[in-house]
Amino acid sequence: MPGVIEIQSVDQFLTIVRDTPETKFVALNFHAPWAEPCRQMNEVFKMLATSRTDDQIMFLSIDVEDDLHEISEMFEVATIPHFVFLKGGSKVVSHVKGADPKELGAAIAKLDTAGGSSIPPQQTTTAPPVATANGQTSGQETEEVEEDINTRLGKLVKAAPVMLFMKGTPAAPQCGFSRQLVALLREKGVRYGFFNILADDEVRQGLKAFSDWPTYPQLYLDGNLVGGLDIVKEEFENDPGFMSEKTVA
Ligand SMILES: N[C@@H](CCC(=O)N[C@@H](CS)C(=O)NCC(=O)O)C(=O)O
Repeated sequence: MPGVIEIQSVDQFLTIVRDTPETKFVALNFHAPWAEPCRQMNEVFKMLATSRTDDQIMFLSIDVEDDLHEISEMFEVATIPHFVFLKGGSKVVSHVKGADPKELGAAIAKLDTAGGSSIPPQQTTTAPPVATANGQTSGQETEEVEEDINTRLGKLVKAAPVMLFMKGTPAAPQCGFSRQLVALLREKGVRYGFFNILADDEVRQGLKAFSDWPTYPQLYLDGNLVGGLDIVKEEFENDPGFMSEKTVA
């Protein structure tokens, strides 16, 4: 069995999905090297792929840090880990957001029972898109776990050592302030996780109250709010070594 295919380019991805027959499925694992929960889920994903004895599901691994932003944007991946399941390479069947091995296993099992003919209608899991949602035990897809928004935000701000809540994605910022902050972090070589608040209005509005900060972008360091663009600029001006321990070696 081929196991997991590491996607290296957008073209490679498009060729694979284009050539996937209507009766087969594709499982996409969006992950990043900086996110601890992805490490565990990458292993689970690999195990689910290699333990198969058939080729009914193709397992693709997509590192969001590589030049693959177009793929993340296609599937509105706002944070990771995030899994997307396709039928025939184009129809989105379901999403699993967050680091819940049970939920990932259940989603794959559901593809197996669908058997390529009676696929259930399009659905999105209610699990929050939290990179740190380790140990969540929603399991049943019908069991809608409505996590308290503050609990969710508390996890989200810690999803990576440096977390940027922005409008759009680093590859395609949707506001000048977010664009400037992305450019600044890139210039300084800071590694960061991001959350596109335009993809989730609950987070967009909730985080303003949670952190008592009315605008975006918002930058968090080890779960603590640093501030918006102006404050981050000031921090770098006052201390050129600001966040130096968070930079790429
Ligand atoms: N000077 C601010 C500018 C940020 C700003 O004004 N952002 C606005 C427009 S993008 C905003 O987020 N408004 C609230 C919203 O859109 O929810 C900073 O330093 O970050």
